[in-house]
Amino acid sequence: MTIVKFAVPKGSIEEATFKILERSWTRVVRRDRTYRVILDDPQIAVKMLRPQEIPNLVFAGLYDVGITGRDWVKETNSDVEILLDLEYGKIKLVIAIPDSYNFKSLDDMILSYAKKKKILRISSEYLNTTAKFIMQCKNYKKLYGSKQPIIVTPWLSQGSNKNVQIFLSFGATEAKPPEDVDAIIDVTETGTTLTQNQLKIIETVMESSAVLIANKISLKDKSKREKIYDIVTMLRGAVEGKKHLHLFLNVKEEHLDKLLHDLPSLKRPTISPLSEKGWYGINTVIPKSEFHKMIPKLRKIAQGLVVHEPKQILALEEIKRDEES
Ligand SMILES: Nc1ncnc2c1ncn2[C@@H]1O[C@H](COP(=O)(O)OP(=O)(O)OP(=O)(O)O)[C@@H](O)[C@H]1O
Ligand SMILES: O=P(O)(O)OC[C@H]1O[C@H](OP(=O)(O)OP(=O)(O)O)[C@H](O)[C@@H]1O
Repeated sequence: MTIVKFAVPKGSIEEATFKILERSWTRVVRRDRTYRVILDDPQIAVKMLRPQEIPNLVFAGLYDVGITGRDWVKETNSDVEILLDLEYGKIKLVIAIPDSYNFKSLDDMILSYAKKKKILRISSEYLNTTAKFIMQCKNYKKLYGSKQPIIVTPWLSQGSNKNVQIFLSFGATEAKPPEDVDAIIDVTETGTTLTQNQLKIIETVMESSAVLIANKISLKDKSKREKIYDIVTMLRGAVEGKKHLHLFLNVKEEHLDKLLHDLPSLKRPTISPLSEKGWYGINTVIPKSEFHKMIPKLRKIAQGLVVHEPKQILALEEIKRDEES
């Protein structure tokens, strides 16, 4: 029996990941402290790991698929296939400085610190992304060419440009400016942590959300590929399900055309005659965002409105496309 190894994240995106797993499979059992998860599919072996490690582990083939943040796929430069955006864990990776500073960009800071012969110190958990961002800044290139900023970790340091230094952060990054560093590159979701630490955003480096990734060799293995696309199908169904509502309502024949005009649906609404003459039942699936716009019309002409949030929604065409690609 082919087993597909599936790594899921522990930490900030853990809860949302379990919600989507529970939407996708009918049985999801977590064994306390073992970090192993049982699904009602014996061909999928799930383990919880830190999201920062998942891209490399999937790239190395220790796991066939994984859920992690897109930010860590980029940071680790892992050559994995991104199969699906799961649309939760949405964050921005930003450059933030103390409120009282006047710089408009990191490049402005680089120039100003160079003029004053001051070392520019930046703290981040994202060492590669930070170094890459700095090295493509116009003033940085003019001043230092392709010299790498110094990167400081507890184990080793690398780079040759001591004028710009990146310090590995193990968290609580917002606490470090202004005493320990001049700027940070960190994740923000609501912005609360930055505000409470008197920091302001000057630039956005990237946006990220949770993604499903796969090992490229596993995707070439015929039986693993089948199972991996089962996983894609289940998860995509859950992502779409969250964004839709299933409506069931009754309408009098005289109002039918008026109701059907502009009524959203996946393809077209289903119309079924009721057992009472002159009445119809309507079934349709609509984007959640459309529901409030329909209320005025529904209030006037609909009878017996039933609204469900579907667990999963999949247009058949999408399932077929996965199998063919
Ligand atoms: N509010 C958030 N804060 C931090 N990371 C988030 C947030 N929401 C989603 N993420 C994503 O979670 C992943 C990081 O995981 P996690 O937050 O568990 O690590 P961490 O930042 O080291 O935090 P901690 O050490 O508190 O668990 C990244 O891919 C990031 O984009
Ligand atoms: O914009 P906000 O909604 O305030 O969220 C962002 C903060 O949340 C995370 O920190 P976490 O609580 O995981 O602690 P950490 O900094 O020690 O990683 C992240 O690293 C930011 O610090």
